[in-house]
Amino acid sequence: MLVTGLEILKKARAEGYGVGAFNTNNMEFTQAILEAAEEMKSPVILALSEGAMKYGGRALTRMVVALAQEARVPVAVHLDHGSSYESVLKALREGFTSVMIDKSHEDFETNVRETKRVVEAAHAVGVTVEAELGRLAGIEEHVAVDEKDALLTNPEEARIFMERTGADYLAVAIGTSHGAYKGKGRPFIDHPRLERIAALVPAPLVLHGASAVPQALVERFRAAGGEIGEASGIHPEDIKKAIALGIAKINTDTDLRLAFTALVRETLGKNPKEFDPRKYLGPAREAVKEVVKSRMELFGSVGKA
Ligand SMILES: O=C(COP(=O)(O)O)NO
Ligand code: NA
Ligand SMILES: [Zn+2]
Repeated sequence: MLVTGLEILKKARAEGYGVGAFNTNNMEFTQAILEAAEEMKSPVILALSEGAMKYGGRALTRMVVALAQEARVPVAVHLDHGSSYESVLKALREGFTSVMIDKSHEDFETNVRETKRVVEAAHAVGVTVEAELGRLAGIEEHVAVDEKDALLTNPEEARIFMERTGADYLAVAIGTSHGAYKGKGRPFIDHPRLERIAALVPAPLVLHGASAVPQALVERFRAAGGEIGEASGIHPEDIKKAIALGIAKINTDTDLRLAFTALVRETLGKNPKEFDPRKYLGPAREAVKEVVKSRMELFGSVGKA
């Protein structure tokens, strides 16, 4: 059933488990994520970025909202990294039940003002809001932030920010970054900082840039002809520790993209004569589903629907 992000995340933080927010751009990813959620009896968040909205348009948003309504587990449909008030309004109009307004690259007062404005509009139509304070060290959807300028979330500022904006959940910067290159070796996660934030912010906390980028998947991608450098992601133990400290929503996009693309390359490589899209998109869909199921097991959301 279609529910708000807060309905899913409030329970998750209260009961100490995490819920995956998985990005989708098409039918296959959407099916894979929802099938995994139903099989695992897990709540789930379907996340669409502005790029996904542009790429898929109404075909994507109508499909996602309709399938979420029919799903046998709680599903929120979420705008990932909304960059403007207008973008949020479009998502609200499409029936989304959760929206992120990401003004983390702006100064504090601008972030507060813009977030507050979105909260008023979203709450007026029963939709809950994710905001972000602090900057991920990496390439955000619309801001390239150089590692050294990365500003991790200040706990006291976070408390004030949430009180002034009324946002429902908060994306924090504690060392993660988007994409496949999250830092050398095992990326640094500032768990003590997260603990201080969680003590001051009772709202569910969100971890962006949470993909594991597992070496086995990177190898499979390379073996199928993919090219990728020294890739590394967030260690499973660091995810579990973050959940125990208050992270309730965990954003996963890169792992799904790697799995899907590795399988498409692999299937096409093995069958040069094949030109039925179902024959190479189907196995790729299954690979995404397996990644989603394993993430749900790691997050502890299995059986929580
Ligand atoms: O934060 C993410 C995804 O992060 P990854 O690149 O680590 O999957 N989306 O908003
Ligand atoms: Na988000
Ligand atoms: Zn993100």
